[in-house]
Amino acid sequence: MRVEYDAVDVTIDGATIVHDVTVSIPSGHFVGIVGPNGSGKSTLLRCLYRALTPSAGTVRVDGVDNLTVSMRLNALQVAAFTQDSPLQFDFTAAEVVATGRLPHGRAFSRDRAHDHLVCREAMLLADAQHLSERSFLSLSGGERQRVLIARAFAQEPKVLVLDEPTNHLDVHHQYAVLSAAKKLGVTVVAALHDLNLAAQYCDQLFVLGAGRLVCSGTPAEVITVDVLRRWFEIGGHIITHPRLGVPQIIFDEKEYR
Ligand SMILES: Nc1ncnc2c1ncn2[C@@H]1O[C@H](COP(=O)(O)OP(=O)(O)OP(=O)(O)O)[C@@H](O)[C@H]1O
Repeated sequence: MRVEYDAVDVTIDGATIVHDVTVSIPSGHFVGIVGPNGSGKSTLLRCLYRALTPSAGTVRVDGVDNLTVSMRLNALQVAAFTQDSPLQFDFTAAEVVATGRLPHGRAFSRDRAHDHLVCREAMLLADAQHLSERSFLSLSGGERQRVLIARAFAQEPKVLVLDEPTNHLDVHHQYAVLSAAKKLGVTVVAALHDLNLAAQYCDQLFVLGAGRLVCSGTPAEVITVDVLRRWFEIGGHIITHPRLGVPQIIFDEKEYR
């Protein structure tokens, strides 16, 4: 499904955190929201999965203002993996993943065989199947993260929101999880700090600086020495990935001035 932000502002407690952001994401594209700490990436994503309401502007999913649809329909369309998924109850990993089926109206009932199959597939995709019977609270940070990503996969969304999906993961799982998300073939909107991973997976990158969209385009258009210096305050050398042909950065703080 297509995702559009149209002149979106977010103001919290009198402070405008996101200013006039307009972006259009074609159906099935994998896009990265990048930018320094506090630039507004999570805030922008929250407007898409309705954890926040813009103070101005509109977020549209498949052409429809997402505030005009029910929370349930929104959850059928949009699944989110976020950094703030507090789980107080001591569910097993499999039970946590099963909650991804709630918007479909059947977390643990009726068409159980189908739901089990979807959850199993989701756990396999996120390499979390072997954790099924483990208590969620006993899992390591990276294991929990993969279970929560599996839950988002189990939701069978048309739009997948990933807020820093790789931050607790080892290198193998960073690639595995992003590849799995790409394999779903749905629209993916991911906030990423790792610019090299972003360049490898994203069709388009949107750079936020102090809540404003300051640069956007393909990885080749966005990953430049000037953008690194100006918006990320770091120097670097840009090389080309030998197989993928996308830009990759060798960071070099001495090059920043
Ligand atoms: N509920 C809130 N109340 C007050 N300020 C907030 C709130 N939520 C976010 N902010 C502020 O808005 C700014 C953007 O926050 P946001 O979490 O969107 O940034 P981010 O780009 O995702 O950052 P990071 O890379 O550190 O995760 C920050 O300065 C943050 O402190």
